[in-house]
Amino acid sequence: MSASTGSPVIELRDVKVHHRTRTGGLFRPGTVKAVNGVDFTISRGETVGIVGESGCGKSTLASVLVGLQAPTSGQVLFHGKPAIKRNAAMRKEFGRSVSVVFQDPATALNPRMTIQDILTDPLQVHGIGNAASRAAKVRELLALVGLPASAAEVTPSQVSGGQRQRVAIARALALDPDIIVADEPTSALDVSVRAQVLNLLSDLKTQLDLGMVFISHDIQTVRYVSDRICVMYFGEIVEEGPAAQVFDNPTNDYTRKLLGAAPSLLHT
Ligand SMILES: Nc1ncnc2c1ncn2[C@@H]1O[C@H](COP(=O)(O)OP(=O)(O)OP(=O)(O)O)[C@@H](O)[C@H]1O
Repeated sequence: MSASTGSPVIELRDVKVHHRTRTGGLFRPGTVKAVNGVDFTISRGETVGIVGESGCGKSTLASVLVGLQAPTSGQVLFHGKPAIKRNAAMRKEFGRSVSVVFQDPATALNPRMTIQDILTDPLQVHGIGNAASRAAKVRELLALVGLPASAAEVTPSQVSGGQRQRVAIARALALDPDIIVADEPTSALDVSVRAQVLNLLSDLKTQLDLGMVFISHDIQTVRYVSDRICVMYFGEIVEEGPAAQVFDNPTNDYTRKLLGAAPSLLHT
């Protein structure tokens, strides 16, 4: 696996996402610190794993990284410039550069659209190419994720769960992104196809020199694909380092607990 090569595509500085709630105590509102002071970078050519238990803030961090959620405080930099003030052109470039693969392809893909239309949609939205070049791009994307060209003609419900996630990955690649944020991309899949989808993501990262943020509650899965690992606990990154170092010589008690509790690879 390669180490980080270039300058960060996205950088988070002291990012906080706090939510006001009604459950802080008797008649008093409280605050949920979903993300609480996180520094983070992701560059092309590296896979950074984010691991932690349910509720530690992984998905909130993912939504900040892909621009779906603005932080309560802190900075999000895109190629070194504040993303928070981005204009329409920068917003479009951010949307092209950073894409996301969600946990459950059954809900992430429109069941009424053909796979051809699902993969063409981002190209149309971004005004890329004509009908012929888009059709060629769809064939290229399907080949990249190991699906036959004939898959273009069917809907997501007509293929298996693993194949659906391949379609979601193909859609995420449609605009030739720099970064893919994959939020629990194998958790909803049958155990028998998880390793295949993980290997696909790993191969694509190398082949396309992508940056990948890989989010999971399962430290074994994260280790399998990551160059660098960030361990999250109650909204904070409590340990960060090269995957082998975090795995073999964890310095944080919580990391040790996660490793101690980790069941066999890919079976959670
Ligand atoms: N809109 C919101 N309002 C209030 N609390 C929220 C909101 N969104 C998230 N939270 C809380 O923030 C914390 C972090 O949630 P988040 O979904 O980011 O965690 P997670 O690690 O991704 O968990 P999971 O793996 O279960 O999805 C949780 O305690 C969650 O209940």
